[in-house]
Amino acid sequence: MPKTVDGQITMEKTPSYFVTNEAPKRIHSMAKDIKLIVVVRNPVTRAISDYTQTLSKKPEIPTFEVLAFKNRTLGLIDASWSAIRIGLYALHLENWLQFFPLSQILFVSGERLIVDPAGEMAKVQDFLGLTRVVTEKHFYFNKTKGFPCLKKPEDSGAPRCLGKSKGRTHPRIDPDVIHRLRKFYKPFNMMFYQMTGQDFQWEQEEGDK
Ligand SMILES: Nc1ncnc2c1ncn2[C@@H]1O[C@H](COP(=O)(O)OS(=O)(=O)O)[C@@H](OP(=O)(O)O)[C@H]1O
Repeated sequence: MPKTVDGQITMEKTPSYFVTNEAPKRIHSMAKDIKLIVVVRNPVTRAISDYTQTLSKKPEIPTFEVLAFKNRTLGLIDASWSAIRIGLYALHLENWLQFFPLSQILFVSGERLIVDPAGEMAKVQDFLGLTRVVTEKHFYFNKTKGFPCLKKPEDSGAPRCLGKSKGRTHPRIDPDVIHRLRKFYKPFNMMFYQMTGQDFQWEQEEGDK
C-alpha cells in the first residue's frame, strides 16, 4: 500500500477480502483503526451477476440452474459454489467482527447505489470524515447504459460510465430456482440485518435483475 502523508487517505479495493477467512486478522495486524467499506446487494442477484461474469469468459460452463444445486430434486442448494457462498454475508461478517467493531465498517447498499448514488456517496464521505464533495450534481442517469454515470462538472472532462462488463444483461433464470434461492438466503439475510442494524429490504424485491 502506498504511504499516506498528512491530509491524505489511502484507499484499496479488493472485493474478495470480505469472503477471505485470513483477511480480517491480517488487516487488523496491519492497521487496527482502518475503516472498511462493503458494498452488498441482494445475494440472489449477486449470484446471477457473478455467474454472468464467469459465463462471459467461459461460455461452455453449465447453466446457472445446474450449478446452483447439489441435488435439484431435493432442493439442495450448493453453498460451496462461490457464486452462492459469497452471498452468505452474515457468515463472512462474523469473521470480521472478531477483529473490528461494527462502527469501523460501512455497508453500502448496491441497490441504493444505483437509484441514489449521491445519497450513498454522502454516507461514504461522512463515514470517512470527508467534506461532502461528491453530490447529486456529479451524477446523471444514462438511459443507454441503464445506470448512473459521472458528469465530472468541475473539469471539462467527458462524462464517464462504468465499463461494458458492469451492468450486463443477466440470463433468464428459472423462476422456481430464484424462489428456492430466496428461501435459502432468507435466514442469512435476517441474521445480516440484525448484525448490521440495517434492513436492506431484499425480501421486498419483486424480481432479481
Ligand atoms: N453506475 C453503475 N454502472 C454500472 N453498473 C453498476 C453501477 N452501479 C452499480 N452497478 C452494478 O455493479 C455491478 C458490477 O459490480 P462488481 O461487483 O461486479 O464490480 S467489481 O467486480 O467489484 O469491480 C453490476 O452488476 P451486473 O448488473 O450484474 O453487471 C451493476 O449492477
